[in-house]
Amino acid sequence: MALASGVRFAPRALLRPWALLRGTTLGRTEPAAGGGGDGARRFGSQRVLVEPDAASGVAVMKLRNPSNALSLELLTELVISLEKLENDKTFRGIILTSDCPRVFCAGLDLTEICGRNPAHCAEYWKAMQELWLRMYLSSLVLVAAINGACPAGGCIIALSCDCRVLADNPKYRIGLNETLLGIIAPFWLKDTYVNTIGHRASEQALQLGSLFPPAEALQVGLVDQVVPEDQVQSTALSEMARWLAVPDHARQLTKNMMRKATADRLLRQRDADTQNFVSFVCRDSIQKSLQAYLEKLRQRKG
Ligand SMILES: CCCCCCCC/C=C/C=C/CC(=O)SCCNC(=O)CCNC(=O)[C@H](O)C(C)(C)COP(=O)(O)OP(=O)(O)OC[C@H]1O[C@@H](n2cnc3c(N)ncnc32)[C@H](O)[C@@H]1OP(=O)(O)O
Repeated sequence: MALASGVRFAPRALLRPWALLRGTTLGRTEPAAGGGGDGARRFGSQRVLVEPDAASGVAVMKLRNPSNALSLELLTELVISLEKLENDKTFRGIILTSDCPRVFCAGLDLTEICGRNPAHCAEYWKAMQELWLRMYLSSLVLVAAINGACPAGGCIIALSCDCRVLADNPKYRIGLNETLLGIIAPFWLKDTYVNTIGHRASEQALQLGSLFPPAEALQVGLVDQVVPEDQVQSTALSEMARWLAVPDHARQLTKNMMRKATADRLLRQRDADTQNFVSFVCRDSIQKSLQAYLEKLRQRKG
C-alpha cells in the first residue's frame, strides 16, 4: 500500500490493514439501496460505508463507528476506502458524512490512548497522522456534510476537507477543544486551523477550547454553509458540483500549492511529533485526566 508522500514509517496496522478487517465486508460490493444501475454498487467495511455513483464521479462515505470516535480500526478503514477511490479514475469527489445519529465524529478514540502502552499510542498516532496527510493532500474534492457534533479530532477531519456544510442544530458544535481536556493540539492541527480561520481567530479559539455553534462557526469561517438538517446532503452535493466544475488538473495543482507547506512540516517532523504525543499522553497526570474524562462521558450517558 502506498503511503502519503515521503513517508518514513509504516504503522503495523497500515502495513497489513486487512488483518484488522477480518470478518468485515471491506472490498465486498453490494447493490446500493434503490440502486442497481451503473455505478450503484456500494462497498465498505464495518465502520465505513461507501456509496459510489460512477455517473457523477462522486462517492458518499459514511462513518458508522460508535460515536464515530476515531479508533485505530476506523482510521485504517478510512485510509483504505480513500485509497480505493483515489485509485479509481472514475471518481473525482467524496462527500464525507456520518451514519450515527447526532454525531459527525467524536474525535480521537480516547480508549486508544488511555491505559495503553507507548507502542500502541505511537501506532495510533501514526495512523492519525496518515489519515490527515491523505485527506489534506487528496487529489479528490472532499466535502464534509456535518450532520452532528464535531469536536476536536472530528473538527480536524472536517478541516482537512475542501468544503464544510454544517446542519443548523445548536447541539452540533464544532471546534478544537483540546485545552479544555488539558491537552494541547499539535502544531499541524494548529496550522490547519490557522489556514482555515486565520491567526487571531485560531489563537483565541485554541486557547479557549471553543466549540462553535453553527451560526458562530459560519461567522468565523470554520464552515462554508449552515443549512437545515434535512438539506445537508443536497447542499453538499451542490457544493460538490461547484468544485467539480473546475478542471481537475488546475484545481489539484492549486490545492497542492496551498496545502503542501503545511503537510511537509509534519512530514519533516513526523517521528518527533509521534514521540511528543506518546510522552505527553503517557504521563501519569494525563492518563489520570483521560480516565476521569472517559468516566464522565460514560456516566453522562446513564
Ligand atoms: C508538548 C505537546 C505535545 C503534543 C501533545 C499532543 C496531545 C494530544 C493531542 C490530541 C488531540 C486530541 C483531539 C481529540 O480528538 S480528543 C477527543 C475529544 N472528543 C471529545 O471530547 C468528545 C467527547 N464526546 C462527547 O462529547 C459526546 O460523546 C458526543 C460526541 C457529543 C456525542 O454525544 P452523545 O450522542 O450523547 O453520545 P455519548 O456521550 O452518550 O457517547 C456514546 C459512547 O461513546 C463514548 N465516547 C464518546 N466520545 C468518545 C471518545 N472521543 N473516545 C472514546 N469514547 C467516546 C462514550 O463514552 C459512550 O460510550 P459507552 O456507550 O460505552 O458508554
